[in-house]
Amino acid sequence: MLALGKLLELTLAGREPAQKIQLTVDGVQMRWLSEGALEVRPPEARDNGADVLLSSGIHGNETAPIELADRLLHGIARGEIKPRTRILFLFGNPEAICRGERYLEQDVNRLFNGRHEQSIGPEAMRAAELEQLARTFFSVPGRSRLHYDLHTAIRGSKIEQFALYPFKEGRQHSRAELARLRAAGMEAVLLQNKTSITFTAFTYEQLGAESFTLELGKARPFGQNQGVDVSRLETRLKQIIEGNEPATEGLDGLKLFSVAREIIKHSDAFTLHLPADVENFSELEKGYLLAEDIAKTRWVIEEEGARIIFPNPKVKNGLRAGILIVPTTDVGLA
Ligand SMILES: O=C(O)CCC(=O)N[C@@H](CCC(=O)O)C(=O)O
Ligand SMILES: [Zn+2]
Repeated sequence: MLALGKLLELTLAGREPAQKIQLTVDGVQMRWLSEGALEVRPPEARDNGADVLLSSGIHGNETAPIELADRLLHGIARGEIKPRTRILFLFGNPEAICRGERYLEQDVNRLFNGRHEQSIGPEAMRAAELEQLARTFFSVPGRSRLHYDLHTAIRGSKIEQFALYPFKEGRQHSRAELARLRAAGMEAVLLQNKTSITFTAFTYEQLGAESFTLELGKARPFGQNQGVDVSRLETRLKQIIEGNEPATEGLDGLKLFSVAREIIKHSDAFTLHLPADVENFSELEKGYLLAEDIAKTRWVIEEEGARIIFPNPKVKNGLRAGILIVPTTDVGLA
């Protein structure tokens, strides 16, 4: 296998490859760009005009997505996967991946769309670098742009695999992209209704990509991801990369949700009234007191069919400590 196929090994060892550009037997170019960043370019005659950004390890302890990206890279480097798309592989937070931690000082996925400029530290610098790498990759006009940012969640989930679809004023969510996600094994999609500071929000809002955060199961250490079944996503990703995706029809039972409210933690007095092991998508009754915070702030459930995802009282003040979601329909899709 070409040495650059071992991007993960290089990244974990903190090594820069001696040879930055390598060609597979089929003439696919692999180019090391920076720590944890590698671009794949098909020969011009095979290029189908699609650009695909696959990021993983934005949170260092979410290893199943990193292992998936590593397998795809190996397949390309061995000439077993024959790309027709350009691909940018990014391992988001190398130091946190080495330590098996979500982040070192700050959550990288809260530092995009300009937030890194108001901050200092390793993660702020990395977010700026990731934005620049994505901006350069998605700068070629006339090509389609797709970004999947692969994650696993802190807790178990009543709906195992789901996607979050960012929001931009005046831009409609795409039915075709949702059908593609369904075919890739996603069971639900959360349609965001306001702008955000995550990586996919950045590529969606500023770079015009179709962008999704994909949640694939529960976060576990390297080598312990047997319970995370990424087979459907992996198959679909290979098909996207090789330009031989079967046609997708309809949403086929895909559950759609919208955000009712984001629960923001304002102070150290924030208390979340949920068991520590509560699963994502747990339903909450109307009238339930979900959280309390400074100055007698109370979060009481008012919405019919409300569910909670990503409840986390340990986030820093000012950040999202959970999302209250409600079922929605496909009416607004393009
Ligand atoms: O399990 C959790 O609480 C967090 C899992 C995770 O990392 N989710 C992403 C979602 C990003 C988005 O909103 O698109 C995150 O919180 O960064
Ligand atoms: Zn994550």
